[in-house]
Amino acid sequence: MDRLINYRDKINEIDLKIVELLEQRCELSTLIGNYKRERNLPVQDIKREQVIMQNVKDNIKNPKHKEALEKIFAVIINVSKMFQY
Ligand SMILES: C=C(O[C@@H]1C=C(C(=O)O)C=C[C@H]1O)C(=O)O
Repeated sequence: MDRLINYRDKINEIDLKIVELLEQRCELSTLIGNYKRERNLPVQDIKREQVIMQNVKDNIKNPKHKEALEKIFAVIINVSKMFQY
């Protein structure tokens, strides 16, 4: 039980960091959306998305996490684009 509480405490700490970082990412996506709107640029940039996904893959240390992290980042990018419409 001690171990479970300890693991969950660690997850709580990580979740707080994730929320903080995701909020920063959402804010930046909003700023990028404003920039694009001012210049009539499209929201979606497939090439940039491919670079991001490649960066993610290149930084995964444990191959068994690859599929999950790719799915998570696909969702992050898709939701991020909602801030630009
Ligand atoms: C944030 C941008 O806009 C869109 C969202 C992206 C993202 O959330 O990573 C990446 C590319 C674009 O499709 C961008 O162009 O950099």
